[in-house]
Amino acid sequence: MKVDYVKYHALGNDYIVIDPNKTRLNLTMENIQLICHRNFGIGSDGILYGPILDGGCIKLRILNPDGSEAEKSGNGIRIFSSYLFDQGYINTSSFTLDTLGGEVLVTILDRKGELIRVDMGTVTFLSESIPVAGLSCQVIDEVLDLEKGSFRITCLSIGNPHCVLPMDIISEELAKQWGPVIENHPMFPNRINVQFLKVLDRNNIRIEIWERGAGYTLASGSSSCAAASAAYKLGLVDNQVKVHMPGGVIDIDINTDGHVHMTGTVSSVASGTFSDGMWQRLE
Ligand SMILES: N[C@H](CCC[C@H](N)C(=O)O)C(=O)O
Repeated sequence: MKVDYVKYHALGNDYIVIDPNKTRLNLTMENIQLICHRNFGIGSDGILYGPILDGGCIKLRILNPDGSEAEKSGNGIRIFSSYLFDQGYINTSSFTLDTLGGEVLVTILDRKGELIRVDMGTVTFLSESIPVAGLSCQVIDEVLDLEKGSFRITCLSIGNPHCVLPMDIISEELAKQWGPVIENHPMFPNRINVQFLKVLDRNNIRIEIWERGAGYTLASGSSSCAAASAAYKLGLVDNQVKVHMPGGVIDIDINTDGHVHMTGTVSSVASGTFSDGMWQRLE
């Protein structure tokens, strides 16, 4: 049977893998939105398009459900690595992937390709690198004044941009109320991913996530890296942190060289083909 796509999830953050070596699809904004739509399409938190084999490099493109392209996705990288393993594209347990947000080093830790560790690179708090508009500064424990509320924020990039808000009480409702306001705030020229952070102890944090271009999600790998890195920068946690999310737990460890390592699971869901009618709607 011809396979047009393969669906996976990582702690409930689900992605559809479309392989250009097997499926010819115009990656237009409309097609991405249709495929990701939970009623009119397959439904997912995004599309992973690859492997784009360029010389010795394996490139991956990461598309959000709104059609925007992300520089990096932690869960997406783990899922894509599991796909490469499942499809026999790789014959080693460690390999590098090229994303818009830089190169990452992947290590498959188990025989089924379902437990994966990624060196996600280093983070920067520098405003112009995130980006955050205004005078050049390290965006650490700053005040964000909104029309109906004021928050303390720490912003960073790990390839994609993140705004972390340490709070005593966090909830799905809080993320859904303030996430979109902060995501689209004019101080973030490229928009931003938002994490509401509750520190449980020096080795455990909990986050609620509002993703740029995707909305509320049950888990996020880059958000886990960002929230743990912000908490570590603020002196609230040690360098090994379990990040608890509605979909599950990701292990983060921040090396002395500043590299952030993320370890988490991946689950395959299904593979499938688009109907003739769907192909007609996909321009
Ligand atoms: N929406 C994110 C990309 C996906 C991040 C998340 N799913 C992860 O696992 O890191 C962005 O626009 O930067």
